[in-house]
Amino acid sequence: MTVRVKVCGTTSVHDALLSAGAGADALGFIFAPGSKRRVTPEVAREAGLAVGPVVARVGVFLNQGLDEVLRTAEAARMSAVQLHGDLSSLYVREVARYHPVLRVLRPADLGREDMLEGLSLPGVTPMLDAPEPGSGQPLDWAALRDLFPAGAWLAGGLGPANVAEAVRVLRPAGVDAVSRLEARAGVKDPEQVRAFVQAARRA
Ligand SMILES: O=C(O)c1ccccc1N[C@@H]1O[C@H](COP(=O)(O)O)[C@@H](O)[C@H]1O
Repeated sequence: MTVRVKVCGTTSVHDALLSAGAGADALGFIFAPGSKRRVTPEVAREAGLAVGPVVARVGVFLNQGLDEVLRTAEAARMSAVQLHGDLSSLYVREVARYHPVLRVLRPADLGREDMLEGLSLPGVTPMLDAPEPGSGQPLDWAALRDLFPAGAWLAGGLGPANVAEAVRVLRPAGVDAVSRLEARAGVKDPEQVRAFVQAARRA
C-alpha cells in the first residue's frame, strides 16, 4: 500500500504550493496556541484553496474547545482536523460528525482504554506522535511494532533521512513531519520537503 504523505506547519501560499508541487497528499495548518507555526484561518484558507481540489488540508489543534475547533476548521476551509491532547471520546465523536479526524496518540496512550475507545468511530484515524508535538523527536519504532494500531499514521521527528526506515518498521498508512522540513520555524526548506516526499514514496 502506498504511504500517504502530510507536510505540516504550512504558513503561506508559497509553502503550500511548494509542498503540493513536491507531491504531498496533505498539508497541515497549525492553529494550536503557542505554536511557532501558528497560522490564521484567513491565511490557511488562502493557502489551502491555492493547491486545488486534490490535496487535503488538515487543521491541527491542541486541547482547544469544541466550538473553536469547528469554527476555525470551517473558516479555514479545512478538509480534515488533527486533534492533539487529552480529549474525551465524546469530544472526538462530536468533531467527527463534521470533519474526518486524525486523532493523535502518544506511545503511553497505547495502553489506555479511554484513549483507544475514541478511535473506533467512523471517520477517525489514529496517528502516533511524540509526547511533545512539533519537537522533532523520533519515536522508538522497534519498541512500538507490536502496539502500533493498524491503519494508523506516524509522526514524530520524521525527515528525509529516516522516513524510509520508519515506514519499513511500522508500515503506517501515512507519515507526517514538520521540524525537519524547515529552513526556520514556520518556513519550509524546499530541498527537505522534496526529499521527504520522495523518500516516503520510495519506502
Ligand atoms: O508543530 C507544532 O508546533 C505543533 C504544535 C501543536 C500541535 C502539533 C504540532 N505539530 C505536529 O507535530 C507533529 C510532528 O512534528 P515533528 O515532525 O516531530 O516536528 C506533526 O503531526 C505536526 O502536525
